Amino acid sequence: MLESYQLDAGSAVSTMAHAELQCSSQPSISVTRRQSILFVTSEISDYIKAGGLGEVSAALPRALRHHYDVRILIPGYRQVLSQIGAVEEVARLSASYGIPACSLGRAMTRDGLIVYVLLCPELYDRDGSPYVDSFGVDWCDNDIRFARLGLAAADIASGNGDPLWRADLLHLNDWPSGLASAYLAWRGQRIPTILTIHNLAYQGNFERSRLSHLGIPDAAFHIEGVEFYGKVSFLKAGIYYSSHITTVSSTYAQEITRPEFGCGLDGLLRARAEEGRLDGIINGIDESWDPSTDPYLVSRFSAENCRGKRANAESVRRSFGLALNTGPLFAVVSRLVHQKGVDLAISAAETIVSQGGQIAFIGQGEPRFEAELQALAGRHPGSIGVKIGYDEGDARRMYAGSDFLLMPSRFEPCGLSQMYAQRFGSLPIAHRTGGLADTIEDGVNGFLFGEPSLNRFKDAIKRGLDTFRSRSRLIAMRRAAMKRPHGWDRSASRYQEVYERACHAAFA
Ligand SMILES: Nc1ncnc2c1ncn2[C@@H]1O[C@H](COP(=O)(O)OP(=O)(O)O[C@H]2O[C@H](CO)[C@@H](O)[C@H](O)[C@H]2O)[C@@H](O)[C@H]1O
Repeated sequence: MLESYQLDAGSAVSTMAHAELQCSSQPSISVTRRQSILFVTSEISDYIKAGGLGEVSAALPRALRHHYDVRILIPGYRQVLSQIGAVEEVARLSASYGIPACSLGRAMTRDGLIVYVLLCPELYDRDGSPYVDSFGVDWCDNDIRFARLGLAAADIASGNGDPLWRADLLHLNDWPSGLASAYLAWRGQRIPTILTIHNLAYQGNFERSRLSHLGIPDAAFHIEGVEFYGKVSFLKAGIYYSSHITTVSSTYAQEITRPEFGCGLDGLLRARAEEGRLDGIINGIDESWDPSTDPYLVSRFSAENCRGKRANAESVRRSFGLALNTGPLFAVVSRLVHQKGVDLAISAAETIVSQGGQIAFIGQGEPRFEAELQALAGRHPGSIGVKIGYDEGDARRMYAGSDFLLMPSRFEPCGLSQMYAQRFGSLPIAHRTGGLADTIEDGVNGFLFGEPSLNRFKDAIKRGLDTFRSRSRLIAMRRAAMKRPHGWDRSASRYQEVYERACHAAFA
């Protein structure tokens, strides 16, 4: 039976009343407090980021913190510990099966968000990204590294972490935290858990022989459990055992229930959708994405006065070795992987150049794409510029200076780049899929094409080039893109609704 904290409407915190979740399994008490959410993530852009998850992990808890006591849990990677400042050890978490013991540290971001850090040097004190070594190869102990994360989340939620705090609800993100809800279920603990899928294609699948090391009961190695085509799947565990699933756009929430986009999990996701336990909530972008204040820009501008775009375009041309002209400038800011349709952008490049356009590419990822891009730039000096690597300042100036952003992703759960581009007055040319379909209005604030083929992509590019030649139309579309609401407020309210529903379901 659900027993909730009683709300004291006259208390000093009554402004938070609307955020009170009916989800505590503890007895009624008369003290009003904000409900506590543990946001479990494998990256946060304050300290370490491999992609869009890092940005959402930094922004969403901040959008929710006015309503909840939100805290983050993250592995203590080398890059985190070198930047986070003072860490107070608050608990010792014991070893379990093949998962080593570790300490739980408590630290704070500069703006006061509490971050729990897993102090386990044998798992996290290394160079490289959260998931791969410096050669791009998966860490061979990723199963244990992220089982450690999931188990710690379950411990904190059940009151065995920080003695002064426990979580009323866990918000998990992607496969690295997927086991947390499973560990709770196997212990018989009914704590509401939300799993947000940022990308269904990354699933964390490991050999069956790892079961005992991960503390997974044999009985759970079943289609109704963690088993996925003969392997242990962390993502499937998260989907199967969590109270509620969200993903990062409405269109992607529908797409992943179909075999073409479901990555083998569409059956389970279809069942969750039919039970009313799968929702799509579009990401927002944070307030730093403002062309009138962004310190990375060479010149700042606004929807009302876009003249400053030109200086940013010049800066991009110089920095990418492009000829200084006034033709259309296209940008690609992307992880260089098949998902993002990099091959389509490479194939369309000559068409753009033949029409007087230029392209600046920045990205890193699969070596074959890196090599193809460098070869492409070599064939078109002055027209195509490529930087292999990751650079926040370059990316921001590219959004600010370009006229168009190419985003021919084959699938795109949400996509952040198209929203950054719109905010900075660059019109996205994108495949009508996932969050791209939900954030771009064709012919109004960007261009969409219906299938990820070169011909359809080239048609959309042609429409962009036609618009570029009609100054008034270009300016109107640019303005519409810049004014499109991109903030986190609406999405944060949707997460609040989902938290409420998950709590009711968990204790029904
Ligand atoms: N070389 C480079 N230099 C500088 N910046 C670079 C860069 N390469 C990429 N970026 C930046 O990295 C971010 C990528 O974010 P995305 O959301 O587009 O993709 P990602 O596929 O990683 O995220 C997954 O999770 C997010 C979050 O939910 C979903 O939006 C998305 O669809 C899903 O695939 C953007 O902010 C972009 O500007």
